[in-house]
Amino acid sequence: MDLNEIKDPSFLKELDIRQLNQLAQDIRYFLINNISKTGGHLSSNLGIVELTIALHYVFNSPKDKILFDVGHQSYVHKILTGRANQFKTLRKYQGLSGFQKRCESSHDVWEAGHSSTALSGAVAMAIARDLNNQDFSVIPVVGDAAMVGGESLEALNHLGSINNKVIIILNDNQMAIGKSVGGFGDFLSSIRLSGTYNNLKQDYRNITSKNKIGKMVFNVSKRVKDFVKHGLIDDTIFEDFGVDYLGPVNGHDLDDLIRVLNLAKISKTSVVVHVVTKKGRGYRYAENDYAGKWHGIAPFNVNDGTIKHPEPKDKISWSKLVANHIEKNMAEDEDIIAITPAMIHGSAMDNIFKHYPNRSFDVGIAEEHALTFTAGLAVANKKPFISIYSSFLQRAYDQVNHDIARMDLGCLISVDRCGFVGADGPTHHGVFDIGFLNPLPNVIICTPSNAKDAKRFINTYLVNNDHPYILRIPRGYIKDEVVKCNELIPIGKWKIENNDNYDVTIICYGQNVNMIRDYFTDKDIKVRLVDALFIKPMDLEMLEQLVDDKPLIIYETELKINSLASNIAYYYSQKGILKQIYSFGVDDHFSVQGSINEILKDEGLDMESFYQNIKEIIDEKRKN
Ligand SMILES: Cc1ncc(C[n+]2csc(CCOP(=O)(O)OP(=O)(O)O)c2C)c(N)n1
Ligand SMILES: CC(=O)[C@@H](O)[C@H](O)COP(=O)(O)O
Ligand SMILES: [Mg+2]
Repeated sequence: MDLNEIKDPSFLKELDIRQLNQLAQDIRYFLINNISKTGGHLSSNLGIVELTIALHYVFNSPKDKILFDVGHQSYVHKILTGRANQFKTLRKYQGLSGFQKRCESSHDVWEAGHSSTALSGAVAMAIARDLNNQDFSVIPVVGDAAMVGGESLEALNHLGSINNKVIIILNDNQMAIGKSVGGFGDFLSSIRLSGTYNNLKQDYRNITSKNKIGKMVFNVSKRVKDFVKHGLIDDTIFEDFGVDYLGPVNGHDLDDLIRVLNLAKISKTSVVVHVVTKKGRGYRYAENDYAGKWHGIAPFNVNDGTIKHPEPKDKISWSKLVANHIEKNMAEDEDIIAITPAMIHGSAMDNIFKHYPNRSFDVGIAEEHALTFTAGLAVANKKPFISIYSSFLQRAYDQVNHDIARMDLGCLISVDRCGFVGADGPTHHGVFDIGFLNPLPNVIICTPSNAKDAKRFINTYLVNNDHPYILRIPRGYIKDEVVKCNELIPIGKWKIENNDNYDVTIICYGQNVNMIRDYFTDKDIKVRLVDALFIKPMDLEMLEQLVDDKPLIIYETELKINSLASNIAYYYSQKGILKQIYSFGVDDHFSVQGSINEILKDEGLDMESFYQNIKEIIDEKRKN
């Protein structure tokens, strides 16, 4: 069928199983073709096609509330709720979001981007529903990896102690971005392998078969488990929490899915429906992709699975640069331990895990644990290196503060995806970490502009191991000119270029140093450029030297509040130095999705706008 004609999911109710299966095929074809052009979260969506169809078949969205955890797997839901015709704009500037987005549709009742929040939202909605005497179902759809994110378990624990019904769909594909890790995965595997599925299949059919007047035979006053004969079901972890369990059900069998969801719908109590799916199903390159390459994929050629715009040949990703340097040092220093909260591939740590399996730990989607685990290793005289995305570090702020900075522990926290990340948008931009890390005592924060400084910073940590070292790197590429580097870096020292003949001073850090240097090379405005690679401690000596009668401009692609600019202004004010500062950065709002250039433009931080602004500042100053 033409998916662009879908207005809302009500049409599904008229379809029979054969037609629903045909629809599933059409959706898979649509997803593969569209995502091959735009890029996006392919694998998770291919795996959830039948489940999403069944959910919209059995329930009545938006009256019934379907919440997708993370939301990266909500593309099928978007198609069924009338947004297929917007897929050309998926994850683009002003286009369709890659996650559920409340402003896009009344069917999107929840928003996320970060994992393990849907259950908390669902429990709250169920309680509010019952307080209001309303009648609808609340259905969080949670992945097997997101289910063990701490917040999910906190919400499950809460749910077990109340009488407000939630239908939890556990989408078990045995994968996070790569392979799922941890004891919970083993527990799910043991259920899958137990043979219960086949026995339950008959139970479901018996229970949900209709009587002569077409009513469900299931007695709604009873709990689901009283109707399921076969099973070990009683001893699932969910039952221990006080929530019923149904499953496992084959997540690609629409007939079974519909029966089980109907059962969950009429159950009196909260229930976990355990649905077994295959990530990447239907596209051979994405199936069995245990490294996670196809989880979030750039535009690709459908026929051979090759990426359309591969990485630049003369550059290396910042993540890889850092991971390679750590790996090299791991060969010589047995105390180095590498940690990631579920982001091996994105953090380019694949080789570290391959070559040092005993000294590398993927702790799952568990940012809080990951940081306190880092603290524990430091206390045990190891040299922990943790790589974590800036926006996911927001989850573990207390751990950096209370467990690491307060004890002044030696560790290296590589904060990846700093600044704008592009298509993932507001949930993922790394624009807040300076604001929240800078106030912490004892931390050293460095945002290098080049590969050599990044390596020198890592080396300094490995040699001194005396404080929390925070290395900030962006999503992007850099030239790795000095492959071998054993040098150390002087902590808190900035660098200055063109100190003699200039119209303005620009202070910036990270890859913006290179962008600004390149842009102004042939411009009529002569720039004295300061590479403020240390956000903390700042180079106070240099800061005092920078004061003259020329405009002092600070350019950041981070939030202006609690920024380097505000720290500099505060320092000058404390010193009684009267100097106007022109601060360019992200205003007090969440930045949009799009290409980096589009986002810069949207923020007024693109080089053309920046240049015009500086021209106006210079003209204004000349007038006075
Ligand atoms: C707090 C947080 N940490 C990490 C991520 C990155 N991330 C996005 S999806 C994902 C894997 C989710 O696995 P699962 O919940 O099983 O869903 P699946 O993709 O397998 O359907 C991860 C680690 C995130 N979005 N949020
Ligand atoms: C949904 C999610 O959180 C991740 O899949 C994220 O999109 C990865 O981003 P990168 O592509 O920057 O690794
Ligand atoms: Mg999964």
